[in-house]
Amino acid sequence: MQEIHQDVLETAIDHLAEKGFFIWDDFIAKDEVSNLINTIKQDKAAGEFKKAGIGKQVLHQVDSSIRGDYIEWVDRQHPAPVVQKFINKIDELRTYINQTCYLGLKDFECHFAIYPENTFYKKHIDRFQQNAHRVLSFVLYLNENWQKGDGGELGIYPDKEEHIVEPVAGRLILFRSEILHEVLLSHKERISLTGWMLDKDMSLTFLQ
Ligand SMILES: O=C(O)CCC(=O)C(=O)O
Ligand SMILES: [Fe+2]
Repeated sequence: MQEIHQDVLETAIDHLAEKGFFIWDDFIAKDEVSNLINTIKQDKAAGEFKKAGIGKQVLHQVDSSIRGDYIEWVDRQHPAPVVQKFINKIDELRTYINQTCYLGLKDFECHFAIYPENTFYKKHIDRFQQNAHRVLSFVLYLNENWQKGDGGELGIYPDKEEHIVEPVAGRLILFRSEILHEVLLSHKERISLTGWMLDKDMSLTFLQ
C-alpha cells in the first residue's frame, strides 16, 4: 500500500464486515477536493452532465420522482489528473479488500453527481437484477461549507437501524451495495463522486 494508511484500511474492513458500512473522513486531501470541484464545474459548463435514470440499457428511464441528480460517468480516460489520482486510490482499496475479504472485486465504475437544489434519491439498493455485479458502493462528498439545514444527507438503513451521514467535503462512505439507502431532500446544490466495486470485469460484459 502506498497512498492509504494500513490502520485505517484495517478499520474499514472491520466496519464493513460488522456493520456493512464505513465512513472515512478526509479520504482525499483538501486541494484534491478543490480540484475535483473545479473539474465538476468545468465539465458541467461543457455539457458533460446528463439527467440520471434508473435501470440499464433498454430498461433505462428518467424519473424525477425517484431521483433528481445529473451525472457524468468518469474513468481512466478522463483528462483531469485528480480524477486519475482518485481512481488509483480506489483501485488500491479494491486490491486490499480482495486480499483480506476475498470478495473477488474485479473492476469498478463511477460517476460525478450533481443534485440541484430541491432534489433527492428515494430509498433504493444499488445491487439488483440489472446491476447484479455491484458489491460495494462508495460515495465521495464534495460539499465545502456544508451546514446542518442544507439537507442532502445520506440515510442508510442496515438491519432497520438508521444512520444519517452528512455529505461533507472529503468524506467517503463505503457500504455493501445491497443495503437500503437514500439521499434526503437537498436544499442546496449537492455534489459527489459515486461508484461501485464490481465482481465482474466490465470490459468483458459482451460475454454476458
Ligand atoms: O450520493 C449519495 O449519498 C448516494 C447516491 C446513491 O445512492 C446512488 O447514486 O446510487
Ligand atoms: Fe444508491
